[in-house]
Amino acid sequence: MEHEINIYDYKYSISDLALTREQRDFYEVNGYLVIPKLIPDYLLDRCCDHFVDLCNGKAPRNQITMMKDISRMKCNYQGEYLYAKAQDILYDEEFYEYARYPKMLDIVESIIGPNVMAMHSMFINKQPDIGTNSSRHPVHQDLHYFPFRPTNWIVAAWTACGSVTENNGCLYVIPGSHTSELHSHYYPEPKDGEINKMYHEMKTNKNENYKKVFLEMEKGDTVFFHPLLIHGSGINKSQDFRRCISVHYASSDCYYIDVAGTSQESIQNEILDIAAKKGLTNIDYKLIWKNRGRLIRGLKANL
Ligand SMILES: O=C(O)CCC(=O)C(=O)O
Ligand SMILES: [Fe+2]
Repeated sequence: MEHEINIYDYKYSISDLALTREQRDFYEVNGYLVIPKLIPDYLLDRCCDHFVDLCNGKAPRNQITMMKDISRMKCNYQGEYLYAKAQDILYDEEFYEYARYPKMLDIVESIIGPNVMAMHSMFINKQPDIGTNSSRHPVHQDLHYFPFRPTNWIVAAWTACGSVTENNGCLYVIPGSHTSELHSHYYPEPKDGEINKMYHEMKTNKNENYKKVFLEMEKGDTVFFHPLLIHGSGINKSQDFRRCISVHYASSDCYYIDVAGTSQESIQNEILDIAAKKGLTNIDYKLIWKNRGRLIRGLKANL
């Protein structure tokens, strides 16, 4: 078969360690790649059970942040009917089994190289929407949240913990949008419904006709995607939880940037405000990221 891309022109991936030429070309062109059945069921079942235990105070939370759904917290829901997300899960030994899963890391290494830091991590429990649209995740680029570069040495892994469909709010992506720049992000208009904390929306030109691809996936299927890829997820119209686990990896050779004066300053300020409420005043933003990250493979360097 003819390959479209000359090997010297690969820009968004480092090697063919665990990717076929077709898979690598697909990632280069589209900015994402779905690998079916990458993570075994037993590991995902354990993560789901553990999330429910964390919700119900049956497992220690340590440095994990449990985030409530904005609409459900006004209606006295409890446990897994209340919590929409567990964030910063890398130092939890149950979730760490996912973050370090060797077959997944081989693919991560193919994209960002051998020195792999996990930087951002979450378990998402997208609950049935209660009529406020709060279960949606507005369209965005993940790089908005990250004060490190270069962009091409960062990749997300996102694994479905059960069937994800357009009906229960699977991810949608705009293929090829990883070649665009970082756009400005804001909180969506109140008329669009209630919005969870830190769910910023990318400012789009409404006339621009983006072609959304809905990534319907089965349990264990994993999508890898570039931090500039434009994506989001719709509301959960089903009666069940839509669950996933996700980690963003970056090469430890990435370096921190100063986001003051850029479109990323707003999210930095929001994160610093939260730290201040926990008693951490005058803390360096880089230090927050240094504490969240965990070396997974290879050598530690700048991050
Ligand atoms: O799982 C989802 O619904 C979207 C998650 C996402 O894009 C994010 O947390 O950045
Ligand atoms: Fe995202």
